[in-house]
Amino acid sequence: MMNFNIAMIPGDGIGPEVVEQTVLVLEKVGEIYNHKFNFKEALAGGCAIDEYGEPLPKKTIDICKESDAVLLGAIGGPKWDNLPGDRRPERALLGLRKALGLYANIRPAILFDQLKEACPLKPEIIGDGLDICIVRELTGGIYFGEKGRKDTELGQAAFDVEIYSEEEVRRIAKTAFDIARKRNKIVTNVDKANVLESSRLWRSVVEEVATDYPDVTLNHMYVDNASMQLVRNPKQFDVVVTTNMFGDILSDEASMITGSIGMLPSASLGEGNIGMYEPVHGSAPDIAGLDKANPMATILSAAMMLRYSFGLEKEADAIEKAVKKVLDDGYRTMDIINEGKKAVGTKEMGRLIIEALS
Ligand SMILES: NC(=O)c1ccc[n+]([C@@H]2O[C@H](COP(=O)([O-])OP(=O)(O)OC[C@H]3O[C@@H](n4cnc5c(N)ncnc54)[C@H](O)[C@@H]3O)[C@@H](O)[C@H]2O)c1
Ligand SMILES: CC(C)[C@H](C(=O)O)[C@@H](O)C(=O)O
Ligand SMILES: [Mg+2]
Repeated sequence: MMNFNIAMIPGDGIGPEVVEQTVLVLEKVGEIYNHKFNFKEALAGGCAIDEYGEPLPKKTIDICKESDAVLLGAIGGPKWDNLPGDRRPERALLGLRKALGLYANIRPAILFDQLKEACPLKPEIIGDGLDICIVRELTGGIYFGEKGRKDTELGQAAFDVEIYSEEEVRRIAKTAFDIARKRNKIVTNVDKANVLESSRLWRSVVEEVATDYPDVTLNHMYVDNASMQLVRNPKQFDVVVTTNMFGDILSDEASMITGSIGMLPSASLGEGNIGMYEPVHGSAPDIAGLDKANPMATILSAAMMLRYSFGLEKEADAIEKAVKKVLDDGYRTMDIINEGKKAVGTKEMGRLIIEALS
């Protein structure tokens, strides 16, 4: 029997609802394949502010550092929206990513055959399917550059600095090229090198890294064009590598390729051995507590955890197969519902996936 320690951070809003189902799925996988997943719960985000007065208590970082992987739901919500920037719940996410050195955020936007009718793109654009992997830089750029406020003649001004060092770009570019090698061998670098100096450095380093990957084709695209091309002709993309903020925005856009943001999982990897796994969506305050959230993005994130952090390939496959089986059987949460399909809530969707596993 293999033992794995997982730090579990449900967070706020729908976070606890989707994490609850994911833990049940992992427990079932453990039962079937004879692994022991030990969950240690930790608070981060708004719930940590309420309990401890800070979004990311040291205890939470310690629990994560002592684990083999981190499973996170979502963080934030209107209750904490009026707090100053450095005390907001979202700080916890940035702090965790930094503390664990998670510079590479992998966001695979895959349209399952079963969900073609849930995707808003036309059938001729979808063709035989869509599969894009967004590789987002996660611990640098404008999220972490100098920020502040100052008085000017035009009133108060505020600034956030976009800054990247060569090494920060090099390592994320390598991640993207390594992933592309295992896929269709095309990397599209997305930047704004026609305007931003940080993008010019970014692009030159990506080009330098590309010379080590002669088997991989490198294309460059400005972010404004890329956001249009993602909808116009998504098939041209294989791996997209981009900065922290561009990646945040483009991945929400790409989530519609999967049918819904409730379907898009992510893995955050980096310097150390601890990976963090979370859905791309947020705490969805509009549906929190209503048993309406789609738990699949989080459940698919757990599959990524099994694959990347634990090397449990067949167990990860089993989760993905179970998700597809439930979709095949016509069950849908409300975000992916279509005529003729059976509407279910968060808990029922979790139960069906567990049933499909066994
Ligand atoms: N990783 C994270 O923890 C994370 C990510 C994004 C946003 N946030 C935070 O979440 C809060 C809400 O942000 P937002 O409203 O901009 O984005 P959101 O992703 O929470 O919600 C956007 C829309 O998508 C829907 N949605 C999201 N997840 C869904 C799911 N699993 N199933 C069905 N529908 C789903 C919501 O109902 C909403 O209509 C904010 O405080 C934001 O900062 C956190
Ligand atoms: C909540 C926020 C800090 C976060 C980000 O911008 O990275 C979220 O939007 C995400 O995509 O994980
Ligand atoms: Mg986001």
